[in-house]
Amino acid sequence: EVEEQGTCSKDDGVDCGSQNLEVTPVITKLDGVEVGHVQDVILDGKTHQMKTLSMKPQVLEIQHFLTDDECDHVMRLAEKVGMFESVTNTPTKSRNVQIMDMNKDTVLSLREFILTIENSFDIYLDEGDMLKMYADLGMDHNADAEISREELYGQDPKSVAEWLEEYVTKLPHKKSRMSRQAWLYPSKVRDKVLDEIQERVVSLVGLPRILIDKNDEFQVVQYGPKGHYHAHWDSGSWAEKYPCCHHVKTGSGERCKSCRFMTVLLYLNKVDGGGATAFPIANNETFDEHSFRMSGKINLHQHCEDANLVVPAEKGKAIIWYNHHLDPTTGWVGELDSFTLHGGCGVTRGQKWIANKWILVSDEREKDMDPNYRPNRA
Ligand SMILES: O=C(O)CCC(=O)C(=O)O
Ligand SMILES: [Fe+2]
Repeated sequence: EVEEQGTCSKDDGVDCGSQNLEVTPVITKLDGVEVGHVQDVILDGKTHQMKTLSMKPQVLEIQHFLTDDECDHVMRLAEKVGMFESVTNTPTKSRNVQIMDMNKDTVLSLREFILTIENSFDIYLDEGDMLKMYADLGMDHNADAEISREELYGQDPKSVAEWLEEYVTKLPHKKSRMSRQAWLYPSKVRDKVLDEIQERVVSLVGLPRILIDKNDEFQVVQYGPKGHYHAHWDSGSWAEKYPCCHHVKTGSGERCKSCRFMTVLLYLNKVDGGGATAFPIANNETFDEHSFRMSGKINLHQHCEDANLVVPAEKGKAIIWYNHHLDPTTGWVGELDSFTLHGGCGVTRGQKWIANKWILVSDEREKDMDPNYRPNRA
């Protein structure tokens, strides 16, 4: 008789009968059971309660994960290393403008033009902004708030790009993200409090510490008034293009991408107004990216309250979610979970501080889960 071995779990549909279980590690998720479910988790000998906020995607919340002193300490550390303006992957100076005439009627409605600008320039305008652009550039000859083919091609394309650049310079909160940030590396900072927080994260997520140590950094983010981060995914398609790795080395011909299996979001202060975290499409039956973008709900200055799940920022609270599905046939990370689309709502009063902790996985699962791995501590 053969005894079953390994850390296989049926919870996520992993096939426990498959071969090579002893040598092929699998990755697991915490089980939120159902919305409203509360379970005890013991961290540093202290019992915390973990509450299930949502199941699609699974979002779990732990109040008082950090003490007020720890929050204050992390904010001070970040200020000490220096906060810099956050940037996104998409440049605001686009060369490739894709005209989004969704219904192919050769006329750009306000929404279609807004979408064209969002996709090509990473700038998020409302209808008032658009009408101002039409007026400033004299674009809309017959003043019907629509831009016909003739009106569009009568326009020097450079003039639109220049207008946009000037506009976001004056109004930076029109970009997809407005915040400042700093990276804190426990291995470099050598800070007792940061190390303790790191340990608590390791205990919370129940994954091998080596996986957390491979990307030990925290991203501390500060939003000022009107700061925000419109809806986005923290990770990308699993299958697309390059393999997943822990550190994307820029400039080294080697091509790989960051795959953020898990997000741990820590709220560091009390926000006086706004600043919740929104999951616009949580629990939706289906998701269609085009119609979502057309709806404008990506814009969390305008549509925070329309989101299906809104998590208020509360000092010391942690929320966690998994950006990827599990692949039941491989027992490893699977495709991106579209329903994790989320963002930071506009801050209307005061400041908002958070720390992001991402747990990355690579395609080399044996190395990811190797208990003998030791990180380099400089
Ligand atoms: O600020 C928030 O609540 C969300 C931040 C976020 O999604 C991110 O930094 O990736
Ligand atoms: Fe995010």
